[in-house]
Amino acid sequence: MKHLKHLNKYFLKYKWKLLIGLVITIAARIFALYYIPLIGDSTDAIEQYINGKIESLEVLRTELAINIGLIIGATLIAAFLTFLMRQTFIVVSRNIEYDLKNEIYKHYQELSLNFYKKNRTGDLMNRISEDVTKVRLYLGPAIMYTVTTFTSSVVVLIFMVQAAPELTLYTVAPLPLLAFSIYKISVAIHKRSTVVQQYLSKLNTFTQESFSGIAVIKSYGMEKGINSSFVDLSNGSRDKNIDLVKVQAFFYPLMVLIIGISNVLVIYIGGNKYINGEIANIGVIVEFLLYVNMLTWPIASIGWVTSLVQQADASQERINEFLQENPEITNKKETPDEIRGKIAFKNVSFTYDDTNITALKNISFEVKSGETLAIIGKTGAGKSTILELIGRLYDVEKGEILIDDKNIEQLNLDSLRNNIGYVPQDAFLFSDSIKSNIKFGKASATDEEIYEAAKNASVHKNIKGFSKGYDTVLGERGITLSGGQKQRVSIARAIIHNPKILLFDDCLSAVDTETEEEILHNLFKISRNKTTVIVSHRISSIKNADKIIILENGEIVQQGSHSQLINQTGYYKELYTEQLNEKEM
Ligand SMILES: Nc1ncnc2c1ncn2[C@@H]1O[C@H](COP(=O)(O)OP(=O)(O)OP(=O)(O)O)[C@@H](O)[C@H]1O
Repeated sequence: MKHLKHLNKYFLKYKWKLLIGLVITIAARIFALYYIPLIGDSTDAIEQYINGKIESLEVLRTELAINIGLIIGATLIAAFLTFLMRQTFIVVSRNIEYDLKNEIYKHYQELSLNFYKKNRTGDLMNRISEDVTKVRLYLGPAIMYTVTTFTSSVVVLIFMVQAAPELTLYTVAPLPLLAFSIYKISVAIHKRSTVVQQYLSKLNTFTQESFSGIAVIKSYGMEKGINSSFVDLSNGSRDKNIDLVKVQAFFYPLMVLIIGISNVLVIYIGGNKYINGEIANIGVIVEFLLYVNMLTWPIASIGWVTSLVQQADASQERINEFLQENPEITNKKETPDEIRGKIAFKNVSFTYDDTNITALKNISFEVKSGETLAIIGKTGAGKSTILELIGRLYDVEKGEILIDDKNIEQLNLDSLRNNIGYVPQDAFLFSDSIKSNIKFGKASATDEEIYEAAKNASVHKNIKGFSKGYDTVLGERGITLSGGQKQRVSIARAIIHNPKILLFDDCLSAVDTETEEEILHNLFKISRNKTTVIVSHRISSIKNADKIIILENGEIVQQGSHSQLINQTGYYKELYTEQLNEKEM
C-alpha cells in the first residue's frame, strides 16, 4: 500500500465529498437491509396465525400490508441512496483520475529529452492510461466496496446476533473461506490478464507498424510472411485468453458453492434448533437465509478488493517511478532575459549518456548577434548535436556555452527557448491543419502573418494548390506532404515565431536547388537582425554565411568564410569541387 500514499493529497482535496459518500453509504446499507427483519416479522405473523396466536385474518392482513409498505419504502430509499453513493465515490474517483493524468502529463512535459530516449513511448503511454485506470479502480470501486462491505457486515451481524447468536457463528463460518478463495482467484486472474494485455499490446504494435509500413511490405511482396507472423501472434493471444477464461470460470461456481454451504448450515442447524425449541420462530431461519445471501457479495468483494488494491499499488509504483524522475534541464533563473543572439562555444565536449558516444570534442567558435554560421561535415560528425546544445536540450559537462556572453545554464530557460526557432532534420508536423501547424510557432498569428511566413518558406503556392488550402489536414486523417513540403511548412513555423536565433538542421535537403535559392534569399532578408545557424551538406546553402565550420568526428577541422575555405585544401574544397562538377554534368 505504500505507493498509494501519493494519492493522499487527492483524498484531502475531495475530503468533503468522500465524507458525504461515507454517510450516504452507511444509510443506504441500513435501508437496504431493513427489509430482512420485516420479512422475518411477516413470516412470524403467518406462523402465529397458523398456530392460532393471531385470531383474525384481518389483523394478519393489516400487519402484512404495513410490512409490505415499509419494505417498498425502505427499498426505494435504499435505491436512491445507492444512486447517490455511486455519484459521490465514482465521481470522486473520476475526478482524481483526471487530476492524476494531468499531473503525470505535466511532469512528462517537464522531463528532458534523455528521459524520452531511455523510456519507450509505449511504456510512457501505458503508465498514463492503463496504470491510471488500475489506480482508479482502487479510488472508486475498491473504496466504495470496502465501505459497503464494512457497513453491510456490521449491520447484518448486529441483526443476526440479536436474532440468534449461536446460529450466527455457524452460518458465517464458511464466509472467510469465500473471501480467501476469491482473493486467490483474483490474483490468478490478474496474473493471466497481465499476460493477455502484453499480447494485446504486441498485436497492436505489430498491426500498427504493418499498416504504417504497408508500402514497404507491398513493394517487397512480404504480405504472406507478415500475415503468418500475425497469425502466430494471434494464436498466442488466443491461448492466453483461454487460460484466463479457465480461471475466471471458477469465480461464480465457487461463490454459489459457498453460499450453498452457508444456506445448508442455516437450514440444518437452524431447523434443529427450532425443533428443539432453542429458536422461537421460524421467521428467524427465513431471516438468516436472506442475511447469508446479503453477506455473500460483500464478503466475496473483500478478496476482489484486496487484489484490486494490490494491482493499484503496483501501478502507482510505476507511476511514481516517473513522477520522481527529476528533469535534467532545469530553469535556474526566474526573471526573464532579453536575448540578443550572440552565441559562443568554449572548449565544449559532449558525450551522449545512453550511447556513451562523444559527439563533440573541444569545440570553440563564436557567432555575433545577427550573423550567420554554417556547419558542414560528414554524417555523424556532430552537427545536429551543436544545434541541440544551443537550444539547451542537453547540458554540457565540459566547456561552456555562452549566449550574449552569459552561461546558457544561467539564462531563463523560457526566454532562451522562446527566442529560438528550430527546424529539425526530420520535420515533424502534427495531424492537424497546415494553418495550425504553422501557428504552432505563434498562437496569435493572423492569416496574413501565416501567408507571409509560408511565402518566405516558398510553400505558399503549394498550399494554395490544395483544394482546402491552409485548412488542409495533414497526417493519418489527411494528406501526406512531400518531404520538401514538410520541410518548408516546418521552416514557416520557425519564421512566424520571429525568434532571435534561427537553427536550421539540414532542412533544405529535400528541396530542389531553385527553391533552395529562393528560400535562402528570403531568409537573408528576414534574418538580418537574427543569428542564424545552418547545418547543411550542400555548399550552395551555406556559401553566403559569415562563418563556416567544418566538423569531423566531433572536432572542428577547418573554419572560415567560403572564399577562404575554397582556397584551402581539405573537406570543404573537395566537396565544393565535387558539387560544382555535379552541377556542370
Ligand atoms: N540522441 C542521441 N543519443 C545518443 N547518441 C546520439 C544521439 N544523437 C546523436 N548521437 C550520436 O552522436 C554522434 C553525432 O550525431 P549528430 O546527429 O550530431 O551528427 P550529424 O553530424 O548531425 O549527422 P547527420 O549529418 O547524419 O545528421 C553520432 O555518432 C550519433 O550516433
